[in-house]
Amino acid sequence: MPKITDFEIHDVRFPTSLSGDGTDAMNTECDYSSAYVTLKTDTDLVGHGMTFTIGRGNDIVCTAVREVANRLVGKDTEELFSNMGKTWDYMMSDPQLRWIGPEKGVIHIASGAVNNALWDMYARARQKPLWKLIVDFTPEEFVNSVAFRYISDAITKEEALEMLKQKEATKKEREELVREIGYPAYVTSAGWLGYSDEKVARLTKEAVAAGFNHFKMKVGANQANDLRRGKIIRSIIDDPQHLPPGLKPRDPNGPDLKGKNAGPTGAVLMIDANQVWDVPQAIEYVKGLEEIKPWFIEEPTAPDDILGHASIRKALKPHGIGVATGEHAHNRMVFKQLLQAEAIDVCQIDSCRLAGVSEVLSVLLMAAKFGVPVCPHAGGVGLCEYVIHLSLIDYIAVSGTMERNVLEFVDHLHEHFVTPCSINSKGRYNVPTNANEGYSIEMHKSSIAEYEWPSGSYWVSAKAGKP
Ligand SMILES: C[C@H](O)[C@@H](O)[C@@H](O)[C@H](O)C(=O)O
Ligand SMILES: [Mg+2]
Repeated sequence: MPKITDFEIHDVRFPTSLSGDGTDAMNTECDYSSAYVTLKTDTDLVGHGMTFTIGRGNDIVCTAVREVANRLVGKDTEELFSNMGKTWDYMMSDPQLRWIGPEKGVIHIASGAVNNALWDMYARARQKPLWKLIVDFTPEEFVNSVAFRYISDAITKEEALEMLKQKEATKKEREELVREIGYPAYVTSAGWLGYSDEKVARLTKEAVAAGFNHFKMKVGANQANDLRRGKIIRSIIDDPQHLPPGLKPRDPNGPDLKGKNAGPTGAVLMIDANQVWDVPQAIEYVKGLEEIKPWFIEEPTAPDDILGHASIRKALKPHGIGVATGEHAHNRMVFKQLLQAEAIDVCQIDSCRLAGVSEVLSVLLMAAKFGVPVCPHAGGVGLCEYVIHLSLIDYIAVSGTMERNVLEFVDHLHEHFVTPCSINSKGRYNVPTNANEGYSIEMHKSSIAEYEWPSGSYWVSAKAGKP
């Protein structure tokens, strides 16, 4: 049986700050980066994983990844796979590393990279894409893979088992349907804050023509600008002339759009403030954007402020605007409390801020129990590749619905992955089907050689002033 013998780590950074990609009210200059790890064994079996940062500090995460990955060296892979929940507990409980978390910050996202690499290896070992490995689990195997510590006041193993059993009989038909029609998506990359109005308008038109009907725009730096840009986007997405040929406007009162503030063509706009406001300021500012009819405001305030989110949600409810958060929610306990405090309408798990698949599964179970739709955070580099797997697990095995969900998509950097995600002609994610793609996060060796920081060919020429 294969044993983990070694690992390789790469600090890979892409110069997205040059084009304003990824910019928002808080993050004004992002070089999308990956702390990338490959776990190796004494056979051909490998596992790839990464976590995401926006540039400086990626080296610090790589150092932490080394420490976490070290704990797996010498371990028998089948023994680790046989109980991934136990393996996750083991990974989190280094008697000294724990002090520099616990379960938050650099050490936690580094644990995410390594846990994801191990899940990638597990899926490759079984010759299935990751989502398929997990949806084929029995309910017992599923609960054994979950991080349950500290959440039993919100969901017990027994309750989770019962919920999963109820979904068992209909898993197959959901899998068939989503393979055929794809998983609903929304687009963020038309509305970055650093883009000009003309660029936003052009990209929005392109996104409508590509079949998307949910769009996210960045807000929070200047209310008058937000309103102007919001109206530009609304004028495009609400105008039937921009719909792709053959596509009819959707019923804004249909079950999948009901309550989402859909416009006349059935298009939905979401807004994202990336944590810029205090609580009262968030409420006032967002009320001022009511005219552009957002479905939700994302990250209105500090990501750890659970009760603050609850107050904002309560105040905005009469205005028909919901609250979403999660891309900076650093562990399952934050999600537990957001759900318990009725602070969110939409749960935005992050595939590698949480410490990997095992912790994500625990949040999927809690969100399903509380009846809150999961719309994962994606974008960055590699996140779209990851999250389609998580949404498929949610739909097929956990919540059983994709009616109100939309999965984030940004059109950046997919070319660096061996099995990139893709979108079909109806603006939905295709289902990954390659038996050897694991968690779809393997990066091309040539991309690593070019963008490794600071020694990759791109950065060497950039330093010499000639990229
Ligand atoms: C810095 C990043 O691009 C963020 O702006 C991005 O993750 C964003 O919050 C999102 O929701 O996609
Ligand atoms: Mg966001």
